[in-house]
Amino acid sequence: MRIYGVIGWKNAGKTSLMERLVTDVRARGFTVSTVKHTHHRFDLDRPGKDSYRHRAAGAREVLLASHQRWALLHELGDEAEPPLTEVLAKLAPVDLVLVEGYKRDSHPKVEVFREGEGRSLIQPEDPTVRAVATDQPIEGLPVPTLDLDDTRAIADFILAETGLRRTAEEGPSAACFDPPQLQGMASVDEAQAALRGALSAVTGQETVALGEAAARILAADAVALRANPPGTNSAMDGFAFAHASLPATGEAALTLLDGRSAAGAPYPGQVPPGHAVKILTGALMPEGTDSVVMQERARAENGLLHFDSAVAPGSNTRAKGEDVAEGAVALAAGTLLGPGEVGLLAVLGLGEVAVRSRLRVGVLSTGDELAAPGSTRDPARTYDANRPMLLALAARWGHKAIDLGHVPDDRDTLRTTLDKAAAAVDVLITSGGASAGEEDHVSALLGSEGRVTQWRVALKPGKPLLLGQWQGLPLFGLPGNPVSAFVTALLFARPALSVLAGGAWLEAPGFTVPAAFAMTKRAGRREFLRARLTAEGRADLFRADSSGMISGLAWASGLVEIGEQAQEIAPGDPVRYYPLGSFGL
Ligand SMILES: Nc1nc2c(c(=O)[nH]1)N[C@H]1C(S)=C(S)[C@@H](COP(=O)(O)OP(=O)(O)OC[C@H]3O[C@@H](n4cnc5c(N)ncnc54)[C@H](O)[C@@H]3O)O[C@H]1N2
Ligand code: MOO
Repeated sequence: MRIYGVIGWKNAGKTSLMERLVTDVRARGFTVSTVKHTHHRFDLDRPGKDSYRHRAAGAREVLLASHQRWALLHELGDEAEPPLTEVLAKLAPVDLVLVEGYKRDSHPKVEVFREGEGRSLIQPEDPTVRAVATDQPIEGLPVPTLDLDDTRAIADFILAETGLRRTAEEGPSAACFDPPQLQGMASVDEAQAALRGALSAVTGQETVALGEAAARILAADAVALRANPPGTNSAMDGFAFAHASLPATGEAALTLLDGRSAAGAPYPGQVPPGHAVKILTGALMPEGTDSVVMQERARAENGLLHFDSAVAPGSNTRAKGEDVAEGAVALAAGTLLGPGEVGLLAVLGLGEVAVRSRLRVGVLSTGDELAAPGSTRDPARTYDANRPMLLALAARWGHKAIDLGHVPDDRDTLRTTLDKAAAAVDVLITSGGASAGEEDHVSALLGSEGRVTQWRVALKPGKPLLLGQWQGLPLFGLPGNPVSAFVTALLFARPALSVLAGGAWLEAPGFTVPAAFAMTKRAGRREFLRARLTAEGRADLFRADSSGMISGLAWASGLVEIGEQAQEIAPGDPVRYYPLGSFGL
């Protein structure tokens, strides 16, 4: 994000300028957020309000939400005021952040200055002050002066400085990397942030046996019914004794008791000082002992156990609760249960768990040309690949995938199918008909009778992606090209379905590797390309980037991401690689 500051003495007109700049920059099609520094003990809240009462009762954060806005009140308590960088990190991505105040921070700024207030410039020598916006010309400044009343000129200056416009002379176009056809189109980050902010869980809950719990989402915190380990035990086959029985140096010789402590059959008696007893891995430590020597390091002779006394207290033992204490929250509500989580729940005594009901994901395909795989030899017909692919994705992500069939390019049939489906599913995924052609009925129908929250994203493949609602149900209108449908499902549907199902918004972890390829692209869209890691750990690309070449999906082991602004990648350049496993595949 680009950051630009406005500073000035009190009453110089900072806030008025901020207000005018926001309006101006917004009107040019950019997204803007603001940060204002204040010295006061400011408060957005009022005594008596519910949120105030939550806070007064000691809540660390209070989040107020409505269908129009949300606000998070965070009480700093004894913590220090966060620096600007930390504050900025809390904002959703936008083109430009205007910062009022924070004059000592290193971002570029405009100083607002009025003659006749009996003051001098705040930071005449400060190189981060790039211009002075003033009501009177000032002679001899090392930086440009701008007319404080000419908002447009000040906005031009800031946009040029931040690179959102190359120079003020270029006319009122959008960013230099943002060709005209992309204007108004959300970036991937913006579309994801909006989606994330709009969704919450829609599923109920049920109790299932642990054997059925894999790939389900915990509906409540899982609390350990007993500790792991449940009692202090031995990590090795050997001999248990009290560490205090050992001489400071040299060889220990302890009296070896008859009997043993085995897993499931602990030694029944007490082990007196100066004695040792045989113990097996996993067996409870007998009373009177605290340490174990491995049997390979000890020698029993004439009723005495000899070993080197250089043994640390507590060696080769596992303390009760050292992994998880009884009563601890072992897994938080919302956790997706994988094999590791299932093992953990078992060890903590949870034979059954409260999980979210499975999200019902309805998948349908649109297009007159579609036919069931193998059903015709007519080359004008396309075998429906998206539906089985998207059903397989939804099932792999743990949801209940519901096949809603195939709808021809007919608006009435589409409406009837969506209406019927809306009663039986929690979320709809369509493919095809998402762009603006005459047979693109999904976008048209949503636009006229449903709700479109986002249409078109600066993404390749997947530009026509449509996010909306039908009868209040979230709908993902994925593009028809199979590769576009696949990529948009991974980037948008997967994290969103997780939230709807009661889980977390899923970020896909990626890592940086050298490119094994060269490519050029137009600036503006973020690209996700089918890729494979070579034996040397470089990312190689599929032979074509056409989004109809579905064989690339079977070839790829992951996706390479190329940023919006990139125009040229040379072999060896760092690129971001996301293995398919990062998308739960
Ligand atoms: N004038 C424009 N044309 C197109 C644009 C655009 O912005 N302006 N965008 C292109 C891009 S990018 C894509 S992606 C496609 C997607 O558009 P739609 O969502 O409207 O998809 P369709 O036109 O219905 O289908 C596109 C393509 O994919 C095939 N398809 C559709 N469904 C399936 C399926 N279930 N299984 C296999 N193949 C399927 C369909 O037969 C078409 O060949 O639009 C571009 N055009
Ligand atoms: O960007 Mo479309 O979604 O490539 O083929």
